[in-house]
Amino acid sequence: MIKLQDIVMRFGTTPVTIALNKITLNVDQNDWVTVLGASGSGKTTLLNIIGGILSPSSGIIQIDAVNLNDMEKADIQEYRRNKIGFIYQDFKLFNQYTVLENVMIPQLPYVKRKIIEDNGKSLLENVGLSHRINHFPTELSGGEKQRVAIARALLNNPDILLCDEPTGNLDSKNTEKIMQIIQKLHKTGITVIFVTHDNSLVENGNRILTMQDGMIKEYVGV
Ligand SMILES: Nc1ncnc2c1ncn2[C@@H]1O[C@H](COP(=O)(O)OP(=O)(O)OP(=O)(O)O)[C@@H](O)[C@H]1O
Repeated sequence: MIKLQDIVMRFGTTPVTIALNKITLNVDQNDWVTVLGASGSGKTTLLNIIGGILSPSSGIIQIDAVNLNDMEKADIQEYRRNKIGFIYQDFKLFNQYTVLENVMIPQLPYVKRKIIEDNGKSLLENVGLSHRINHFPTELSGGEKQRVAIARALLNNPDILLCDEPTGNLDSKNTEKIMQIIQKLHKTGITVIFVTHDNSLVENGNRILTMQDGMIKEYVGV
């Protein structure tokens, strides 16, 4: 389903940083790939390439047999909007908007407000935050913020959930809660790519990808 072939990602010119160096990788639908590796090994860059946020310097990226390299910018944006959900370590919520508005924002330009609002409320209910929809992110705990971010990531009913250390700022109780939510989603057929520094989380996935210096050190089944 996700196929990368000889992906190279370079940043800058003098000096050039090679963030990804000939990555070849297949991820099947409904895989859960845990991505490990030292700081700077290329994990976030890999997620950004799969999520269509970055376009590789060279190499082929195919999602469901569609070649992203050949797509116009607008089509890549549409791919991202239709297929991808992203969650981050620092939640990336807008403090000036309410919880419900934060969840609604990505689709406001594209879908009728009432539809997004109903969908957003139901997603917030699913993550146990119905009582918080009119609150602001600054009034929430880290675990609650991450649950808002998950609801937002699910608004487009994505096929692929890209997780960039989503539990990195959370205590063990909240980590467990977030992992349970992602596990439940995974059971619905979603593909999960999960970057973490926490080795205890690898048991959630069926594959482990270890990155080193922009290359794949190991890609194994659990
Ligand atoms: N926009 C950019 N411009 C220049 N260099 C970049 C850029 N993004 C990433 N890099 C470099 O590419 C390399 C890989 O970065 P990346 O963020 O993918 O690593 P990572 O494994 O996610 O690290 P961490 O665990 O610290 O988040 C690093 O050397 C980083 O400094």
